[in-house]
Order: sequence, then structure tokens, then C-alpha cells
Amino acid sequence: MPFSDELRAANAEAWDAAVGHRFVDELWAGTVDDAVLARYLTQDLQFLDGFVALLGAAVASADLPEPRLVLARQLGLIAGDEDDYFTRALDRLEVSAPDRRSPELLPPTRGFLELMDGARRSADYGAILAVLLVAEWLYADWAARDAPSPADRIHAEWIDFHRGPAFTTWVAALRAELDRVGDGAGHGGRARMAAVFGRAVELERAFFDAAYG
Ligand SMILES: Cc1ncc(CN)c(N)n1
Repeated sequence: MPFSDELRAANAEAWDAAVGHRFVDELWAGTVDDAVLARYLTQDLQFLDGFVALLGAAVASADLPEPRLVLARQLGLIAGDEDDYFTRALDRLEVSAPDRRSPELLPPTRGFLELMDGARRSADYGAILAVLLVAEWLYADWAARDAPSPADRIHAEWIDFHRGPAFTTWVAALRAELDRVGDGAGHGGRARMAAVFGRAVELERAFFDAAYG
């Protein structure tokens, strides 16, 4: 079994809880409360900053030119389209400028920022990939539902960011890269990747929980 599948299977309970979370159900149904969405997106904007920095660390620490380019292209996409989405969505939800820039960080957001900062500072490519893969693969999983898009553009766009051929190809590339690096890592390296992967899955579930206050 590929290492990525092994890691996902080892964290199936928390993974499935996140993918089937009430927040995801309500987003798809178009019924997520504006206050819940505002809390989630405000926290996610802080997450995004750490995520962009982590992608930068992945670009710097990749051991081959080909994956470095794949990572760099995705970094450009996130810094452009996704950042623009946050501006429009938080305008619509009437989140004030100070609340956007420096809200009180909820514990899962703080946990994610610490996990990403730790991986970034370690320059451990395997650990960096483990966080990136959870964040993208788990989102691709919940966004892959075979259901009609919600009518609200802000809801539908957040789903659309995490599905479609380009996003699926990106997640497949991350999986292949984690499998390659995991295969070449020793016992200690794989154990570090597994620990980071498991922590990130727990944080994804907690991040959705936290949107409900
Ligand atoms: C918390 C979280 N995890 C993952 C993603 C998708 N990159 C996100 N936007 N936010």
C-alpha cells in the first residue's frame, strides 16, 4: 500500500469526521450561517498565511527540480485567486478590517500555525509534505461530493477551489511526492511524517468544530 494510503487509513476516524463534518454538509446545502462562515474564513485567512509560507519552504527544500516547479506553480495560484476570494467573501460577510488582520486565534488555528511553522523551520521536506498533503487531500475529499452546487457564490466558490481537474492533479502530485520521499526515508523520517500527518488530520476536524464557537 502506498505510504499516503497507509497514513490516511491510520487516521481514518478523524479524517472521516472532518470530511463528513456538519460544516461541510451545511456548505454543500447552502445553509451555513453567515456568522459561522465569517468565523471560519477569518480563521482560515490566518491559516492561509502559514500555508503560503509552508509552500515556500517546500519549494526551497524539494530535492528535485520537477516537484519544485509543481509546488511553485501552486504557490502562485494560492497567492492570487484564493487571496482574492477571501477579500470578496469577507466583504460580503461584513468582517471589519482589524478582525481580518488580527482576530483572536482559536486553538485549532494556533495549533495549525505552530505545526506549519515547526515544519517550515525544520526544513524537513517529508514533514512539510505531510502537512501540505493533509490540507489539500482532505479538502479535495469533502469537495468531491456528487451533489448540486449551492446557489450562494461564496459557498459554491469555496467548494470549487477544492475540486476539478487542476486541483485533483495537484493533490495526486502531492501524494506521489509524499510516497516517493517516504520510500526514501529511514524509519525515523517516516515516523516524523506519520506524526505530523496525524496531528494535521486532528486539527482539520477541530478547525471545522471551532467555526461553531
Ligand atoms: C484549515 C484548512 N485546511 C486546508 C485548507 C485547504 N488548503 C484550508 N483552506 N484550510
